[in-house]
Order: sequence, then C-alpha cells, then structure tokens
Amino acid sequence: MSRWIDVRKNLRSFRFAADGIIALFRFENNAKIHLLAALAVAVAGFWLRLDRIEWALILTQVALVWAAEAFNTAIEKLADVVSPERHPQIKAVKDLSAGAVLLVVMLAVVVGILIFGTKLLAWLERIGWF
Ligand SMILES: Nc1ncnc2c1ncn2[C@@H]1O[C@H](COP(=O)(O)OP(=O)(O)OP(=O)(O)O)[C@@H](O)[C@H]1O
Repeated sequence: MSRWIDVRKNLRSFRFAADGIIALFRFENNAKIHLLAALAVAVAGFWLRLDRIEWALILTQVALVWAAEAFNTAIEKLADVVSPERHPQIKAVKDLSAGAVLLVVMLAVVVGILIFGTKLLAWLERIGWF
C-alpha cells in the first residue's frame, strides 16, 4: 500500500524549490534589487523598533514582492521557450507579468510609507527636528 504522504518526494520537491529561490537571487537583476531593498527595510525596522504587527505587515509585503518577481521570471523564461521570436501576444504576456510585479511593489511602497512614515516622524520629533 502506498503511503499517504511520501516524505522523500516532499523533500525532493523542497530541494527543487530551494534551487529556484537560489537561482532567482543569484541570476535575476530585479530580484537582487528586491533582496537589497528587503535588507534595507529590515535594518530600518530594527532601528525604528517595529512592533510585531508592523513586522508581520512588512514581511508580508516582502514575501509578496519576492513571489511576484519569481512568478514573473518563470513566465518570462517560459515565454522565451514557447516563442523565441517576437510575437504581439508574448509582448502582452510579458508586459502583464511585469505589470503585476509593479503593482505589488507600488502597494508595498505605500505600506512601507504608512508604517515607516509615522515612525520616522516620531523619531524626528524625538531628536528635536521639529
Ligand atoms: N518575444 C517577444 N515578443 C514581443 N515582445 C517581447 C518579446 N520578448 C520581450 N518583449 C518585450 O520586451 C519587454 C522586456 O522583455 P524581457 O524582460 O524578456 O527582456 P528582453 O527584451 O527579452 O531582453 P532580455 O531577455 O535580454 O532581458 C517585454 O515586457 C515585452 O514588452
């Protein structure tokens, strides 16, 4: 009788997924920028002492941006295999996919401003800037 959960198969899938994440941050320029941005946000988060809910919101935004970038990269690679030559539909597919990343990034910036903006203002007030 086959086992209900094949742990070895799960572990193999996990390794392939990890390979995908490593390739994303190793070879994709935009993903590298998003990684650096997330590191900067983490430093700012520790510096401004975010609370648990704020960390949860920020980390959710980081995850959304990274996941969107990974999906976009996958779609671009698939499109390049399906149609190495230029095609108007491939243009639409790639533009939509890139647009999805831009939407997520723009909303992440808004969330970042909402969270860090008030913290920064409070800090500036504390050090007597106004
Ligand atoms: N096969 C294609 N047919 C039509 N338009 C394309 C095609 N490939 C890319 N484009 C257009 O170019 C934009 C950028 O695509 P992409 O990020 O894949 O870069 P690229 O032009 O293929 O060059 P590179 O792969 O060197 O980055 C897409 O959003 C799309 O507008």
